[in-house]
Amino acid sequence: MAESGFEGFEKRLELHFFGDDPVIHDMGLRLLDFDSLQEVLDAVQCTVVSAVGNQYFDAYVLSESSLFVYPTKIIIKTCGTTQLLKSVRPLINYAHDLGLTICSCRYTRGNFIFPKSQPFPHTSFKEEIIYLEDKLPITLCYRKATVMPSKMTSHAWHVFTACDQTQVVTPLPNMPDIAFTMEICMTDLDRVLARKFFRRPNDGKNGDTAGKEMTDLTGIGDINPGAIICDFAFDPCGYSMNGIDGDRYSTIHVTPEDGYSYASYECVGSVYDDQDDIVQMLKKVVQVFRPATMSVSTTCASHEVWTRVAHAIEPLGLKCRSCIMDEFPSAGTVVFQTFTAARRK
Ligand SMILES: C[S@+](CC[C@H](N)C(=O)[O-])C[C@H]1O[C@@H](n2cnc3c(N)ncnc32)[C@H](O)[C@@H]1O
Repeated sequence: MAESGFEGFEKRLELHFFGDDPVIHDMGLRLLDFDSLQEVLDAVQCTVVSAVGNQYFDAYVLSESSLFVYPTKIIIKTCGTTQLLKSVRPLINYAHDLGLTICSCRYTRGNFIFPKSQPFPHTSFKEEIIYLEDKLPITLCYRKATVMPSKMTSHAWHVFTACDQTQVVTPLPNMPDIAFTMEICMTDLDRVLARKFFRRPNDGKNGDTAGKEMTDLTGIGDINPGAIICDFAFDPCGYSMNGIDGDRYSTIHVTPEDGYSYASYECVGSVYDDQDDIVQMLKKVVQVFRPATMSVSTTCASHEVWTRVAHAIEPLGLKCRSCIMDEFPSAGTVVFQTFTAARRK
């Protein structure tokens, strides 16, 4: 393990808003101009490198991961030494100017590989929560912070949620649609596969064209062939992509350097999706990276999706080592599962 390198593990923030004006509600946060978004990203210390949008949302590839802007929801995921939580107050203020009020917040992350390199307020989970709680309005009074452990000290899932009275989830059997979020973190990637995320010196390409080539050559393009992909390859190595498919996003980020290699995959779906599609998607993700260790966090108001995860992954040589679940107001159930290559006992 290198003493210090690029921190692949992302910090992820999801904020939900509500507003009474139906016009604002249609476009909502998407009305934020680019300068305002960049001002938020300046506070976090990252920039936009590529963008794409459709009728439902806008997706930005950042110098450190991704940003998704829906009318009443924003998701920011950043890695490295970014200060993600510094975006909270400016986002709440900009949303307020558009007539939108925050109603829930979810912050998640794995274990940093290089925790000592993290700046304030990311120096510890305790520090993060103190900072975050101070930035949220008191209306978000249902709050919970937990570190979900695993059998590996290197993998734990940090979760904080906060919501107001209207968002407290009570899982109902007849809910019309139950969305889930799946966050996958992979370390110790197969070295041969990781090499595909290095660019050839003087390849004559820009980040977009080199990114497209990596999407095709690695099999990432086959994970969801129906998605529009916005991809970017860093120089000399590293890769990020956002996929947009109707109102759903997926995103992949790769740090391929030996010693601290890392890749993440995240997607959203519905518990009513074809269960076999979820299984096939998980299999393809594993085959692109063949990691030695992997964690899968599933957040959902119902308990169903996580049961497919081990079924999909174990036949590919990754054995489930731990599975833990916890309930969070507004988010529902978070299930955190870890896997390691079966050869590593
Ligand atoms: C931003 S990308 C993907 C981010 C993702 N969260 C991850 O690390 O898995 C990070 C990879 O790109 C490389 N990289 C090269 N130039 C970079 C830059 N200007 N900003 C951020 N990362 C860069 C890093 O060394 C690392 O391998």
